[in-house]
Amino acid sequence: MENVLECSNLTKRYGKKVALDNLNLTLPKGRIVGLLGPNGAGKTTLMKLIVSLLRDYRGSITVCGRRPGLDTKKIVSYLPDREFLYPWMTIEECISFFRNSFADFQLDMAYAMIEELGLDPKEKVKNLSKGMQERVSISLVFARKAKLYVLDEPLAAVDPSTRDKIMRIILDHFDPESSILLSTHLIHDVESLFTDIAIVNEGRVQLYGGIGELQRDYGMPIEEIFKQLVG
Ligand SMILES: Nc1ncnc2c1ncn2[C@@H]1O[C@H](COP(=O)(O)OP(=O)(O)OP(=O)(O)O)[C@@H](O)[C@H]1O
Repeated sequence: MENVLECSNLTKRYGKKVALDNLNLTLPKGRIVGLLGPNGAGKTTLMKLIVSLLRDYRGSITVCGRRPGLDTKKIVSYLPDREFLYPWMTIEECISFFRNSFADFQLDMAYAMIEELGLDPKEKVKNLSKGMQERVSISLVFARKAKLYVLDEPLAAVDPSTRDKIMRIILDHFDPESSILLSTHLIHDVESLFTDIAIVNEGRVQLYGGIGELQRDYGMPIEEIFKQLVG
């Protein structure tokens, strides 16, 4: 069975700084993986390489067997760690923009999520709070029927009840033919979403495993395992 993502001996340097150091990570389909790691561990760098925003690396990355590039942009849905909506657009203009940009975009699903998250499609992005913009971004990214969703800290700005709502939407709409890689520092709040955890530290995957398996092996919650490993 072809894996959704394979990173093998992946090394990325920024000048002399080694951000990723022979990192290995394999994601079969049907996984929702929490990418955890302290500040500067290399999470964003890894995600940017997967979505081909960064290109100069050693080792190999494949998404459904293909090297990141124009071809994989069609099957990877990416939410960056910064605002990525045009402020002058209304929500419905953002939806049209996504629809025109991605063949796999599901219009009905986007509108359903926008409604479920209590947003007015006629509202302009610049008039929305940070948490509201995050709701729009997540709706747009999940309205694509992608093979891999790469989400860089998507739940940082939303309030706890919206976070729960978004997590439910993700779980309800999750297609087991795809996988999700989601970075977060909110380990305790978000761990119920994950099937697996990857802990990155100093540019390597220090620990990877299924949630239940890790909790059983270590006999403690994921957040405690994380604290013990990364100090
Ligand atoms: N453009 C850049 N130029 C130079 N160094 C960089 C650049 N981007 C990241 N780095 C360095 O690479 C390392 C990994 O950074 P990265 O942003 O991938 O970490 P992260 O795990 O996403 O951190 P955080 O949790 O704080 O978002 C850090 O030491 C960082 O300083």
